[in-house]
Amino acid sequence: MSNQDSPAGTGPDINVTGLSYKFQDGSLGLRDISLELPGGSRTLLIGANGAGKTTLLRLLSGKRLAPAQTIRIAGVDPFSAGLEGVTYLGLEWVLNPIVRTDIAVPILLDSVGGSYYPDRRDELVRILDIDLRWRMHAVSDGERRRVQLAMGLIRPWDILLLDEITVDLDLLSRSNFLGWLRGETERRGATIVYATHILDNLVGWPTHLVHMHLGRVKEWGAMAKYDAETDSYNRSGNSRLGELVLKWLKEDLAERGPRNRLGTGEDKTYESLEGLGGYGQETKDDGKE
Ligand SMILES: Nc1ncnc2c1ncn2[C@@H]1O[C@H](COP(=O)(O)OP(=O)(O)OP(=O)(O)O)[C@@H](O)[C@H]1O
Repeated sequence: MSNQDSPAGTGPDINVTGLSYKFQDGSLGLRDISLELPGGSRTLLIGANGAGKTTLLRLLSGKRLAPAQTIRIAGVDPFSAGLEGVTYLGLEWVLNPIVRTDIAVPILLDSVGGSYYPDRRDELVRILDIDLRWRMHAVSDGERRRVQLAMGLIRPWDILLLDEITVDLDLLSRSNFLGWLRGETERRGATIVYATHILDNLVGWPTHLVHMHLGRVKEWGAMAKYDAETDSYNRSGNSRLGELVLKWLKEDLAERGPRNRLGTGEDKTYESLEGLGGYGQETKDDGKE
């Protein structure tokens, strides 16, 4: 699957139908999730810590086995097809120890295809303000993160699944980076799902919102659905998007109660899976790292 020259709106769509997932220890990861995210969309995945965002992204990326027929990316099951154009950037990738060794930036960028995609490499170096003379054992966390982002994004992708990894970026770098991502969706019709807690610079960026809570999608839709609601917020210095998300998280907390009540029988996370039909279950060997 390659979508490099597609105009916006014709990129791969993401379809999730009745997706449930159980971890190896028997606890419920995801429950009955359905979504339709069109090609060329930029989706923000919103939810409190532990809501299930990473679990969903890993299943979408094909790194975990989902039940048959529950996930379709451009009409194809990502786990069995091992899709070429899907890039997932999450914690495992960030923790790769190579980027802490005494190694030069150009070598790292070449090791991930930089010389095959020199235009993209040079563009990312410029957008992320990377100094090619840096040695990776002697850079700051944010500088290292910028090199890692460039490494992860050089190879053209049709779908980008981004699990919050921009935390170390300064405001300007993050703003430039988000602008570049928007360009990728507009120029090439690429599709992005971005799980984040940081809403700086994101006003006007998402085309869709997905709100997760306790392994479920509580609500989702195109931004137009939330326009009226976000228009009514503008107090307290938060963006209107920030106000909406804050409201969601407060409601979620009120609904769930404090975490130290978990396991008392009131906890919705451990609801019975009976009646769910088929659900994916984590096994020792269903993960692809
Ligand atoms: N391998 C696992 N086995 C059992 N439970 C797990 C496993 N991985 C995650 N969980 C639990 O599943 C829930 C969802 O985790 P997940 O990492 O998807 O949340 P998240 O929304 O990405 O959170 P955060 O915002 O903190 O990154 C959490 O309660 C977590 O403790």
